[in-house]
Amino acid sequence: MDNDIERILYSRDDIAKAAKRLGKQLTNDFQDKRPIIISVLKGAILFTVDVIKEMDVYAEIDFIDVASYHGGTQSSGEIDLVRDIGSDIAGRNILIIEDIIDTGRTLKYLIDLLKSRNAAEIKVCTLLDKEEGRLIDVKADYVGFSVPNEFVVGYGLDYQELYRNLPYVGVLKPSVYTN
Ligand SMILES: O=P(O)(O)OC[C@H]1O[C@H](OP(=O)(O)OP(=O)(O)O)[C@H](O)[C@@H]1O
Ligand code: HPA
Ligand SMILES: [Mg+2]
Repeated sequence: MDNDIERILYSRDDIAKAAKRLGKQLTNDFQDKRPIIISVLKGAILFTVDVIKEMDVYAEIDFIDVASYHGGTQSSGEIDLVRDIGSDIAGRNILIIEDIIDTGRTLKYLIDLLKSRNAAEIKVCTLLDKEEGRLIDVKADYVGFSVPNEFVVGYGLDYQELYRNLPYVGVLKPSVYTN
């Protein structure tokens, strides 16, 4: 897989350090809030596992699976709800964990959904923030890295469902997806 990567942006070590840093902040901010942590599948799986281990708070964990890229490099513009959470979130403090915020469409969809179910507070933690990709004005409260406007893979992020298991985040060689 390494041969398909143009350059590494964030190494295994960089990501571990970011997870530690964010975990400290989250521990501080979510003390006594007993949050429901909602991990956004599939991309956020690796980051979720690493960041929640750095959070010393009583927290419940749930998963939602939404999809809009369907393996490609462009958002389809439509968010499919593949699997919903099982928790009752009314009146609860929510922490969404994402791998990347790009156009902002997925996050807007999630925030609207959780608000419609009367969540008390919704905060967002993302490993990567691709601000230049934004089409909808949404913001994360906790950000690992600001990422350049290129298609990235690894550490949960896929192209055609592959590369999620790379231990780092890198830019995919355009030749991989342009021929
Ligand atoms: O800000 P946006 O432009 O909406 O992009 C961000 C979303 O897109 C990706 O999900 P994807 O639809 O690829 O599903 P996946 O996590 O299963 O790969 C990623 O994991 C985020 O959830
Ligand atoms: O740059 C990206 N890579 C992989 N998946 C994504 N989903 C949104 N942006 C990206
Ligand atoms: Mg994807």
